[in-house]
Amino acid sequence: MQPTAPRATLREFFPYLRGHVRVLLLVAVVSLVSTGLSIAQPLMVQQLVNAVSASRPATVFVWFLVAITLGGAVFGAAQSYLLQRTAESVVLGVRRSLVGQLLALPIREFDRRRVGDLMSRVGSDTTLMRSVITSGLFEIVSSILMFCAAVVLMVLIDPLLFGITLSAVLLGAGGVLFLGRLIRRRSRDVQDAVGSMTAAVERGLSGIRTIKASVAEDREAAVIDVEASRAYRAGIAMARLQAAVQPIMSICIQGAFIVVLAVGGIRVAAGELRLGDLIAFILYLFLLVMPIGSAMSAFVQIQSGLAALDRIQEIARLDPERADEARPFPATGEASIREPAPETAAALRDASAGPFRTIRAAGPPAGSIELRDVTFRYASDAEDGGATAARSPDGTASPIPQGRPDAEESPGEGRPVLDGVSFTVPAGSRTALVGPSGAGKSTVLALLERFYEPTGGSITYDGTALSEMPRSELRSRIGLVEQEAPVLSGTLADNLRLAAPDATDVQLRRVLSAVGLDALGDRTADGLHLNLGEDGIRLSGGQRQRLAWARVILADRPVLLMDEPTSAVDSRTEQLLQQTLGEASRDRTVVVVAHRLSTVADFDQIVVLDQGRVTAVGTHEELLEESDLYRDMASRQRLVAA
Ligand SMILES: Nc1ncnc2c1ncn2[C@@H]1O[C@H](COP(=O)(O)OP(=O)(O)OP(=O)(O)O)[C@@H](O)[C@H]1O
Repeated sequence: MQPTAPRATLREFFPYLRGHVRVLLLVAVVSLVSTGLSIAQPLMVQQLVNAVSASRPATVFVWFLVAITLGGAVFGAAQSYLLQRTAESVVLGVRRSLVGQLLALPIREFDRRRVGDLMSRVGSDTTLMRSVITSGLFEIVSSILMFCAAVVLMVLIDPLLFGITLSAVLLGAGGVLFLGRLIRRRSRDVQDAVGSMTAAVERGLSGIRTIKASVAEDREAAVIDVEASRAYRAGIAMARLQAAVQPIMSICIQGAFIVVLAVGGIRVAAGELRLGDLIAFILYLFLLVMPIGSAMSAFVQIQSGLAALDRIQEIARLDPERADEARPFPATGEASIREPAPETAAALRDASAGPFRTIRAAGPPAGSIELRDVTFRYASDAEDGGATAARSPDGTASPIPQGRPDAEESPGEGRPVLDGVSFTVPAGSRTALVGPSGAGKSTVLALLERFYEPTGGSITYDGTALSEMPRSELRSRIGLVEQEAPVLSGTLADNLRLAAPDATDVQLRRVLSAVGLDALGDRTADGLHLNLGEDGIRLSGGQRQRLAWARVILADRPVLLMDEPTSAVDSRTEQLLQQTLGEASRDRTVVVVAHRLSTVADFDQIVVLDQGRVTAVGTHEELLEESDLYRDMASRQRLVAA
């Protein structure tokens, strides 16, 4: 998919083995012993045959042979187990750091990449790396050892027969090395294709209701089929190459066998070679062939593993959000008032407090926000370097859309989503953002959370530029209720404790009651452990929204950002939530994106956004006087006479 991506080399693989050096050394010793025992076997046979031919006692050689065979088996098993265990630990390490990196990536990376493809990097690519260790690296090392020992002993037994063998091996190895480069390229194609297919399946399954409701199952299956066929074709191309590796080597080796047998037989008949020596030579030829076979398959495994490493490192090389964290956020007076010490926080969250923790320490409330001439534009695919452009087999763009589907409202190249936006949210105030769909309201909230950085202008929090605050610091001061009110798969308690991991069951039940969800916690014997299903599928739209409220209430942050937080609830619940919000805003800064103006008519100020610009700021009454757009919206909602 990205032919220009730097190609990983074996050397880049070694850092992953750090931390496993001891066990790998042990594996090396065990494989040395096991290789040594395999090499000693033909020698014993040679001694046995020559002793029997010369009518000498041979029993001791028989016992040695039995001991060598059993010892070889035991050491072989130990080597295999230790290797598998090490490989599993390496994969665990890679998966951990990959998952850590994925979660640390900036939101813009998720806008441009497909979740399914990222998932396949954590799953199947790391599994391919595993085989580099189990059947790759060590197979090659022990094969080389075995090969060298066999070569030395074959030269010692008969240099002429060895010369014949060597010519055949060199011929085969040349052919295989040539194929290796192609295998590496094809393997990358296979993994990219599997990534695209996983992304297509993920899209289909995550939107299964929409797809069924649109009677689009067949079309969606066809989309997945395009990707599956691409994976099939890439797999077949790879299989073709892999299939060619084995015959090339076998033709050369079989040729060597026949010639060695013929020439060796003639030399034994002529009395130039003993029978035991010819048998030992042939056994060594077997020992030579076996490692060549394993080295060839290890070579293929390593090529696939390196292609997987390419894909893993592509993600590892991205700049995580934390990488560009600035100096620690200065603890201003207000901020420290609003952010109590953990023990105070725990005390404040006890059962006697209201649903929102009441942090009303002396001093003014914190959380004033100021946007000054803020401009913002989402990165286009072209700026992303085409990372989103999935390719179908013929190289054309995949039918899977990569970004937001609402092309109709898309700002288009060059036009900013926010254009010179300036307004101030005083600490402890309630501010509403209103305006037509696509005006940029949610984008303002995304900038306040630092999901994206403004392309121009500045935003400050309590006088400190957001760009100078570590994101985690900033986010730990903000509670966000998102427009879609996402629910994570898992239990009710899991979802509630996301931002307040130490909250007790009593506190969970209290916030559920504050948002009118107490029935949910009591609905089944599972109570708070009620499983909400994949992406919270077992909740209604309104319940999802109330759960999002419950989450921010528990998190208890000085600033609340809410994106259409009551759009999915009935009027009774809306009243309850408004009451909760009223209580919350007594000592919090609240910014709410709203379509229904009635829900924000009593707010301290309302900012009217239109096509990325602030067209008016004022109270409901002021705006009815001053803003045509606001008056128009109000009259459409029957808040004033048309
Ligand atoms: N992640 C994104 N990538 C590219 N464009 C985006 C992205 N998110 C939003 N946009 C575009 O930015 C513009 C503003 O979107 P935003 O969601 O901020 O509007 P809004 O005022 O909140 O709309 P609504 O009221 O419908 O929620 C829209 O044209 C939208 O298509």
